[in-house]
Amino acid sequence: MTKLSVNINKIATLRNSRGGDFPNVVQFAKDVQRFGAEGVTIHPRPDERHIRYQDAFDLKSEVYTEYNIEGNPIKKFMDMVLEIKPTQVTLVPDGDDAITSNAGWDTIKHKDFLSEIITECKRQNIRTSIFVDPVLEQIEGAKETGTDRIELYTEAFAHQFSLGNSKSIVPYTECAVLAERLGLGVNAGHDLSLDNIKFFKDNIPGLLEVSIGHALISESLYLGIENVVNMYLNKLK
Ligand SMILES: CC(=O)[C@@H](O)[C@H](O)COP(=O)(O)O
Ligand SMILES: NCC(=O)COP(=O)(O)O
Repeated sequence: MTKLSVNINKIATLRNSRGGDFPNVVQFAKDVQRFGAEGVTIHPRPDERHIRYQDAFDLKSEVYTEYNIEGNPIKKFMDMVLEIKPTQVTLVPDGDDAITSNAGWDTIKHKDFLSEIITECKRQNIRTSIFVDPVLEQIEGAKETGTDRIELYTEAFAHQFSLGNSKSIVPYTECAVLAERLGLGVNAGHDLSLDNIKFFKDNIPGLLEVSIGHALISESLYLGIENVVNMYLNKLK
């Protein structure tokens, strides 16, 4: 059984675009859980361009499924995570100016740094996951850090799959098999969508959780727009 964690960053993007509080990210998190989502993911960035640190605190009491906070473990981020104590923290090596996450950790080069952060999180009973590219050596390196899980960075798969190259799944399957053998849980995310999620899940043994935001919110717009336009037309009759 693979859990669906809905990433609500884009709801905050929409809210921030008008400076008010609509749509309300806490209400949205409550709603997706009511609709069956098994987790809520946020990825606050240092510039707070979408999810703000305050949102992370506001969500704490309302996320009764799995609360997954992703981000680069800079001091401000770690202080927040250790205070909130979410179900899971996913460590992502983002540059401050990255438009979105664009690479996994080098778990070999950053082994000591990651091990320290992970030890601290585990002391507070926070499950840890490390964002990684689908490279066998990086999975072995992740194991050395003491992390509970890895999150496979799926952008390359999603892009190639959209071009018809289903063989792009191979390194992901191999990494998942290795992770399971090493006793690491496997999560995945980035650009997963209604088009590619079934194929991905069917080819990844032991896939525990996917976090999906950009496509899920975009698909919701497309799948909901007809209904909403008609509701307006009815009110304007
Ligand atoms: C780690 C990952 O792939 C996602 O968290 C993604 O980076 C979402 O972040 P943005 O919503 O800022 O693109
Ligand atoms: N960890 C991946 C995530 O939370 C959502 O990524 P995306 O679906 O917005 O690309």
